[in-house]
Amino acid sequence: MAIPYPHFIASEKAAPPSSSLAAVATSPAILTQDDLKKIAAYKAVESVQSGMVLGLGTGSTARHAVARIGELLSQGKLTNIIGIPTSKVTHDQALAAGIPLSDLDSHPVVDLAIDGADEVDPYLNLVKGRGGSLLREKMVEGACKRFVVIVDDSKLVTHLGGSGLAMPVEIVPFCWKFTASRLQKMFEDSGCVAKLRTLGGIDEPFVTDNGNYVVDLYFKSSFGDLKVASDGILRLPGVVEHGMFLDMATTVIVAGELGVSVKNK
Ligand SMILES: O=C(CO)[C@H](O)[C@H](O)COP(=O)(O)O
Repeated sequence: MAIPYPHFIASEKAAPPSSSLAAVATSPAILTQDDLKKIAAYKAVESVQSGMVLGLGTGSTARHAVARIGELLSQGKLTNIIGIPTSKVTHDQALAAGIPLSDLDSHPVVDLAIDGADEVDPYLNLVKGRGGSLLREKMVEGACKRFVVIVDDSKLVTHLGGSGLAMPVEIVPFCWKFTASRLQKMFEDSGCVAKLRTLGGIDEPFVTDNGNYVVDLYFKSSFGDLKVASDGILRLPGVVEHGMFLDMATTVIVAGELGVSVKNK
């Protein structure tokens, strides 16, 4: 059940939100999508405790959480935090926000990760990676004890792929057309179209932080059993990782016009 914002604002009193969040929270009629992302992010950061090793997600929702953690550190309300960033962009943001950073080699167990998602199904399975960071996200979030996903309600779907938007697959650049066409063929019964991700408007491939390419899969209909699809994609030589995060999220925080709801596994 959604907790309406007045309740949420009250629970924020112990650690007042920044002025911009307070401003949006008192005027629910004018909440933008970015306001909702920020509300979900701030709610997730309430679970952060001093001394934690934190997985720091990537994207326009996660960046609000990273900024909030930096703010609480600078105010002395959090101490002794170590962040494990899931992308170069988040690494740079976290560094600028004063969050001490490490990696999985030095900190193989992560207490809590907070990240956004592109799709969330009713079982808390996710599509991630439209921001291109799915591999590092899956490594960090797969190593954490708790994985809190933060979304606005536009990300909720009845089944993965159901938004009609991309399901990303990270592949090696070598013979990428071959790998893309095998992916498309694998899901031809679902009307799949595989497209190489390119840099805005030009034909240059988008290159991930790991030096790989991303092929986005678009489905006309459901691609069936998620585990079967996941295993099939991962068996294909040339594939590095895909953006289905199955059975990984422990909590999903959803912010919508009417309030914020918290779904636990
Ligand atoms: O998986 C991701 C990046 O690889 C992001 O978490 C996902 O794309 C959601 O992004 P946003 O919060 O900007 O909507």
